[in-house]
Amino acid sequence: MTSVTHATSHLPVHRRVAGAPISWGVCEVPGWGLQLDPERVLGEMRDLGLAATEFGPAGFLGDEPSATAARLERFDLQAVGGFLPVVLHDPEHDPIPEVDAFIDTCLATGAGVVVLAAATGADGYDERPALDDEGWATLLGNLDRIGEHAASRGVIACLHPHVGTMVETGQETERVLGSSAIGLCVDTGHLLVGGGDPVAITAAHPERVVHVHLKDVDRAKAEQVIAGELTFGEAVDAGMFRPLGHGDVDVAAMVRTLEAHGYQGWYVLEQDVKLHGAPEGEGPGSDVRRSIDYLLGVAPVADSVPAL
Ligand SMILES: O=C1C[C@@H](O)[C@H](O)[C@@H](O)C1=O
Repeated sequence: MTSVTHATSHLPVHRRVAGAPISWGVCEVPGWGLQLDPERVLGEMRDLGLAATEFGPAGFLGDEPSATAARLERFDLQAVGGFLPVVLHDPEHDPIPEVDAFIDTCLATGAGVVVLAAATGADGYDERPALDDEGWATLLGNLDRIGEHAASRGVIACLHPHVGTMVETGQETERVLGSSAIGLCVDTGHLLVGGGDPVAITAAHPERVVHVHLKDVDRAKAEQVIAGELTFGEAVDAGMFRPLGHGDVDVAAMVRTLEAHGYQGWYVLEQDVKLHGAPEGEGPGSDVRRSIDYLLGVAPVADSVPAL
């Protein structure tokens, strides 16, 4: 794996906690739900004490990299980078131009992470086609090409296994790790809903984890998705993703494992939600507050992390 240093190197966990617009229902999927105004989302992130944020869907923070940078600066939020669904399995499609445009925004804002998802080419995450051997070979080759290209421009690219994309399950994640040098974004929620074990995958490959999305999960609802009884979108609507500490992911073990292995990247609080109308009261920020409180309560204090 190509090496690029994290901007967060040597900072304690509480300075590496970031937000993401999806926790406010802001999503790249057309028709997902009410999309809140960026001024509200960023203002609430700042008021919650978050250090940084991911960008959210294309255009959410502005169309020009310089406008995005200025907006984040106004809210005193560092830029983490963000989620980039891109088709990686099609031999006729070159993903580098999309990645390059994204890296331009990273460089303009001081962000360091390109979080790739292996898009199917269709909208949404409710179904996906099976990938044949040629598709896998193209996807793996593209991951290595993008990883090296991103490093040459000074940022880290990683793959986010995600429900409804070409890399969803624990087995598919292992295939990527075994056959490409790309870094991994462990998303505790998506790996679990994909049938994988996020803590076990992290413990088996700690050196590959360069970015982390933390969400908790109601396992019973995840099992309904795995059994085909609920689509991903229906399960999100039904509250499958929970604030940290209120579901079935062992978030404390996850953070302990990462810190013990010297993880220096961001912990992005990401609870996928949908809004079906203007939020009442505190709105989605209240769940983000619960996640922050839980995370800071379980994060090991810098000097007391046991060596594994
Ligand atoms: O990392 C992510 C980015 C989101 O916008 C995406 O929709 C969500 O599912 C996710 O986990």
